[in-house]
Amino acid sequence: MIRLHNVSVAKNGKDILNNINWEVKKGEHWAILGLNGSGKTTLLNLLNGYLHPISGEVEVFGEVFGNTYIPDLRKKIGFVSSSLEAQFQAFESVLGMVLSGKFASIGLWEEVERTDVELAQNRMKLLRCDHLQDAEFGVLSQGERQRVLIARALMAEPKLLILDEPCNGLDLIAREELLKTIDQLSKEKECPTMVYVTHHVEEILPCFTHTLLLKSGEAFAQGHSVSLLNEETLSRFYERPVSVRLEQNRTLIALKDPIELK
Ligand SMILES: Nc1ncnc2c1ncn2[C@@H]1O[C@H](COP(=O)(O)OP(=O)(O)OP(=O)(O)O)[C@@H](O)[C@H]1O
Repeated sequence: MIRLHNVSVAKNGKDILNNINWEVKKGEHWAILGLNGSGKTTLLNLLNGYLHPISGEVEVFGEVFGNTYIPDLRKKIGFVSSSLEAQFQAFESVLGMVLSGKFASIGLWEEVERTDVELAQNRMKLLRCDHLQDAEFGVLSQGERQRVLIARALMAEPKLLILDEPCNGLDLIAREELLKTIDQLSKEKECPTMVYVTHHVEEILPCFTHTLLLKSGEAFAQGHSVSLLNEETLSRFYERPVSVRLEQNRTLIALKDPIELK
């Protein structure tokens, strides 16, 4: 699904990603865990073809960037990020928003068929937001918006679904409800390969079979989440001792010592 080979990115004289090697195979779902400024957004922009590496090779769905027509490839990538929310019209209906995902348009300008509406309703049901179909997008809570945006991304039947910090701004219950919905989505037969980007270890659900730890623009560690998210690796990752415990098959961490302000 994705292959990055020795990929480096620099902007305005700053090295942002250094020599990244990363491969996502069909049937895997990945979490990308990184601190602020570690290069997560830059990595996503590479996958969407909005950025180009200064060296190395980016391959998505077997197509090597540089030899492929990126707009066609982008149609097969569902991208959900709160950074995109500002583009949408607050007064647009949820149903219209979800339907427009089929055409990757902002606003619904195309003729829709009954089968499109049925697919949209099916997607909204999957994301547990079908009761909101007549509401205006602008009045929704943050948790509801994320559900609608994921349902919208699924309208184009993408092969890859990128979820960029979907739990940002959610309270504990809204976060757990969204995570549970994502977990259920992962069990659907037609679920695309998911890449879930986060700052928080506890959001890495068991369905995210693999994790990439991104640190200062480098792939610090990667592999099966179960073996990777241990005390030793995470203490090195955060450069301070952390304690790790498992709860409901999810990794919870805490700093062992009080933080020292620099
Ligand atoms: N165009 C640019 N010119 C110079 N530096 C940049 C540019 N874009 C990003 N950076 C720097 O590269 C680093 C990585 O940025 P990026 O936005 O990819 O990190 P991130 O992991 O997504 O951060 P956050 O979690 O805070 O959103 C940051 O230090 C950022 O300041």
